[in-house]
Amino acid sequence: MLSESLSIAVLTLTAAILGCRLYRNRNLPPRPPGHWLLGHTFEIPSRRPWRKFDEWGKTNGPIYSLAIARTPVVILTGFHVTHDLLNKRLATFSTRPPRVMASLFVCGFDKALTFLPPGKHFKKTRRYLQETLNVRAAQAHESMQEAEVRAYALRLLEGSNVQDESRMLYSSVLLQLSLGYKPEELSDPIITLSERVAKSAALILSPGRFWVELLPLSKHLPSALLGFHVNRSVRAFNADLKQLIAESSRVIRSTMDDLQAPPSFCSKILKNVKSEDYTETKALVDFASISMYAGAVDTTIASLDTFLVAMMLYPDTQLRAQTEIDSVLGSGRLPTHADRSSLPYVEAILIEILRWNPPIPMTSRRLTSDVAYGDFLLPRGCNVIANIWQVFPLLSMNHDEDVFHDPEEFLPERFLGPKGNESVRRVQQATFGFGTRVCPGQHFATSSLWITIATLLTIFTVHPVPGEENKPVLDCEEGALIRILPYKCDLKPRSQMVVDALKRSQISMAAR
Ligand code: HEM
Repeated sequence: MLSESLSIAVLTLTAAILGCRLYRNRNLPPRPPGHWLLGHTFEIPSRRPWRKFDEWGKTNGPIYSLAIARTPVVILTGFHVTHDLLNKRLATFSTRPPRVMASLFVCGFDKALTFLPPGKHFKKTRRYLQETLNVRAAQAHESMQEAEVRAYALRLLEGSNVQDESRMLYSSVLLQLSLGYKPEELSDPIITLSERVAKSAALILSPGRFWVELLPLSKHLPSALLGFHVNRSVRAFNADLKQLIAESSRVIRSTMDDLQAPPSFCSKILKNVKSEDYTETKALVDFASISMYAGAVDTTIASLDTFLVAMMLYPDTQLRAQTEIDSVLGSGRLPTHADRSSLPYVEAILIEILRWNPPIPMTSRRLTSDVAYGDFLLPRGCNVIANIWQVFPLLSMNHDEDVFHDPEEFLPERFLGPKGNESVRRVQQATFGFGTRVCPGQHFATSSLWITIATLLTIFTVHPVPGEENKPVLDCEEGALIRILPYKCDLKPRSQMVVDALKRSQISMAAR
């Protein structure tokens, strides 16, 4: 504890001295009042920091700065300024802030795409993902998604816990995509390890979780000075990561040996690689599939949870969607991806979920050169945080009142008017991130979510569970990702005809 405090004191002083250099003669965006030495370092809450960023944005404008250990951090809360900078100035806005915790991993967590700086490995990993996840390639996975969603609906019909089953659904979909592996239960070792590693990545990305992130120089300290909490976390993360890579390698080897196994993201790349490139490519592929799991599962689950809570809070919206579905499918048929363009209201619900509660509420960059923007000069080396989530309407990105009236309300209708298509594009542009780092899984995510939502609305009506204590509320855990806190819902089958259709579809799938 003493060594940790000493390290913090010495490094804060060094950062303060170095930080002063960054401030001198710079025309930074406006700054809310903060401590004379520590600036806003200890004012950013670890729980829902985006709300605090939003509060500061209300008084300081769509671009403002904070001082974290005297180093400037620029916060972007408006859509236009974020678009101008992150989507248009790619050379300067593509690097993420370095993560000390990621670089302390012996088996190289910093090779995971989320932490990789632009360069050869970054380009190669993004290309691999693009080849599997682009709009056309994502269509190849639609029948797997449909089969998994129907199996999920059947488990819900049997009364299984919704939140556990949603995790099982999207873990299974993702592991089939990346490794060609179909887990049988939630306690599967690859799911357990992937969950732990994804949680570690989210912790590392959460501002204020580890003191070493505030002081980048700390990565040069001997481990004895890093303190018990940091050392214990690094040891635990390392052990999980090594074990996950070993387990995944075993699965990849066995699917590559099995000529009947369908090709997966990993096996397709590794089958075609030259032997001299195998070791480097294998490492990239391992970390790409870990990045996919970390990027995909919690985000998609958060959106599905948001949908279920929204349906309880807005029963008229649910009824309107079911009326649309019944008019297109008739009774006794389950939806497939081919029905997507015939169900505009269901599509509008999907987009509204992504706007109302974006699963990744903020993203960050490190500036690689000075940037002039209007009257401001953003200095090289400073961090930039784009606040995707906003609660106050005036300056907002996803809750922008210019485009989105009543931003706090769940109103899919906003996407059906004359400005509908433009609004859809705006939501996708903000919710899935920006520029070279835009989410590579967005088409896969929206097609997984669409088929889940359409199938659930066809088979069930989502009701709140009676009792004041079960009142539906959308609340989330602290961290860089949204994780919806446990809630209760009652899924009532809509008719015996759709239940029979679901059971029949399972029998015919089992017979294939
Ligand atoms: C509703 C679901 C999803 C949402 C809202 C979402 C959103 C995002 C956002 C905001 C980013 C950061 C972009 C930036 O920094 O500008 C991101 C990155 C990423 N996402 Fe997604 N995502 C979702 C699903 C997925 C899926 C299904 C996959 C993979 C199959 C995926 C893989 C990734 C990866 C690998 C990155 C890191 C990209 C990089 O750093 O270059 N995501 N996502």
